[in-house]
Amino acid sequence: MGDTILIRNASQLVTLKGSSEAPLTGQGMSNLEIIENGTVWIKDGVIKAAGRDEQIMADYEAGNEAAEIIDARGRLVVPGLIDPHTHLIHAGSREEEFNMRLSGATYMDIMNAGGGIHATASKTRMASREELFRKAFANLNEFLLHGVTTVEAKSGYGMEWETEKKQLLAAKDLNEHHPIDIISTFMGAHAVPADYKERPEEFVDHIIDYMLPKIVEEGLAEFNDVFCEQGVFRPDQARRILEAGKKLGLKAKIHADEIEPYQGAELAAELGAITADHLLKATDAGIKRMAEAGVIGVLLPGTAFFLMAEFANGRKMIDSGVPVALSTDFNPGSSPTVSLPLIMNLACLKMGMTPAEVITAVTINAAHAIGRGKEIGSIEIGKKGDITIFNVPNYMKLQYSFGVNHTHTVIKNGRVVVRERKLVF
Ligand SMILES: N=CN[C@@H](CCC(=O)O)C(=O)O
Ligand SMILES: [Zn+2]
Repeated sequence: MGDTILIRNASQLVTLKGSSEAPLTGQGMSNLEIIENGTVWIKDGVIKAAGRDEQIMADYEAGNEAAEIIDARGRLVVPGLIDPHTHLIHAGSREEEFNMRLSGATYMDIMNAGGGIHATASKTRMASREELFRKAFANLNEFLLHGVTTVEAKSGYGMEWETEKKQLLAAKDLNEHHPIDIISTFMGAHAVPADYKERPEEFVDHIIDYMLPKIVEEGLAEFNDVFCEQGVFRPDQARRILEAGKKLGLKAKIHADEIEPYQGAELAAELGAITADHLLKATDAGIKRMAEAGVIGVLLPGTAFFLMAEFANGRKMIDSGVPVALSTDFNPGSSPTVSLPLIMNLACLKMGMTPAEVITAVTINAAHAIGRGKEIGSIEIGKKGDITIFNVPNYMKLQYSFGVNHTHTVIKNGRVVVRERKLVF
């Protein structure tokens, strides 16, 4: 054991070389760069070399240094998976709402009756920072066991300052104490809280005048997100909040066209948002505008599956030139899963994406969706030593053999954190 790791003789090593500058689009999403009998050399937490085993070993042996060898024969080696959209930090769960939905209630009916996001917010307001930390820590362990090494996490279960701050502080604690890197997003505009129900415009003002400046002053988040949806925040309100955030240096994300078409994709393009997420009901015009503006579409097929809704048209988006990323949307209401590999299967079977495009969507495009394209998402010299090894011989089998967790070994910042399916940090 030491500072040097060699992952040797992978049956397929997928590097995604050459994709750090900008997210991949169209045909580019299928350019994985696959090396057979591939080896990765990691030193001091960073990738030092990747290529065919004989070539890497010739360089390594010349240096005569000790290394931990990980045998990847018969296995698939990819960049550590990245989940660019989660509601990781929350209290409680909502299985009774699942039951109600199975009997015909809709997600929005439940939310409008004071349940849904409001129910999770009540519980999250009552939980301590430590309780939120402990629950999220356990969920992060599950993410890691599914091959995920970086997670974006949103606030949004407070919709008042103290709880929003508590969630974002818990995210900081997790970033320090858990091997997974956490990237934080402020989402005060997740729902209009009950005490502002009759005066939603005042809540928008409160976010703009009070919460956003404090988020920036206290360095609590990098991104700013709004749930733009009929009955939640209108496009003009979302625009005000996202523009105000941008002036303060917060990059814009938007929950767009999830339940109803609502000009969310168009708004994302107009604002130059880094991502527009969900997009189940995005219009053709909205998709076209996203492609022109280079907005990344973060697709969340777990949500369509769980809400029994029509899936986003991933195929059309890729064919139209939208860079696509994939995510779990992990949250207690619309997608209570940490399995990014399941999301990958759904993307193939329900959104018309190919296995190669899906690999791109959970690695380099997901990295760009959180502004980390230069640090993670591909196996290239100088990038973080974040690697996932799956117990399948090729990337197509990963997506074909569904409902099974094929994650075998995970390396984070050059340290083995999952070995033979067990946490070892
Ligand atoms: N749609 C808004 N937010 C989440 C769901 C949050 C919840 O139901 O708790 C989503 O992305 O699906
Ligand atoms: Zn979400």
